[in-house]
Amino acid sequence: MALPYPRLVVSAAILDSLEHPTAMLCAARSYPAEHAGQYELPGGKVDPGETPEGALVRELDEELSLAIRPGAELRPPEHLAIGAPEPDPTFPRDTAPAWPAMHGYRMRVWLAEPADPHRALRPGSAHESVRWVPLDEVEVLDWLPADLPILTGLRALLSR
Ligand SMILES: Nc1nc2c([nH]c(=O)n2[C@H]2C[C@H](O)[C@@H](COP(=O)(O)OP(=O)(O)OP(=O)(O)O)O2)c(=O)[nH]1
Repeated sequence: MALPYPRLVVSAAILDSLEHPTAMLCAARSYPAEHAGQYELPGGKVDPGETPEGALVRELDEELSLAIRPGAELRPPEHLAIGAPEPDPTFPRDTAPAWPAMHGYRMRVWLAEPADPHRALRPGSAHESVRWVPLDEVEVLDWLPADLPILTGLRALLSR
């Protein structure tokens, strides 16, 4: 059954260190064809019954075999924000405003760092490349268009 509001996607801006960030984990999608090779924040759709934070942990494990320590949520500015839906027990804790994402989705974004900084990256089939990129080079990459305001927000947050 169609939801009365856009489905929630969750993703992470994964930094080498939350305390002293110098690089971000940048992942290029392998599908769909029209977006293959474009960078995104790793994550995915929240399934019924999952909390947003639980879905983020699952998606990062599925896509990158990566365990994270989550940091602060990167909230959208008011003029871009899509408000949280009415409480719905099928999607618990979906209670904060979100960024607009492609295909009519809305997306919540958390800062994060790898739980084990020494663990090798193990990208799965969702990404054609995953690599650490110095922070001042991140915005030079070819990102999904919907992510550009998020990167602006991230830069502002990290330069504070
Ligand atoms: N993961 C992710 N999705 C994004 C970003 N920006 C953006 O517009 N999206 C859109 C693309 C997709 O339409 C949707 C999320 O799709 P997805 O393909 O990552 O979700 P998923 O892992 O659950 O994938 P699937 O199993 O349904 O294929 O959100 C982003 O930075 N990260």
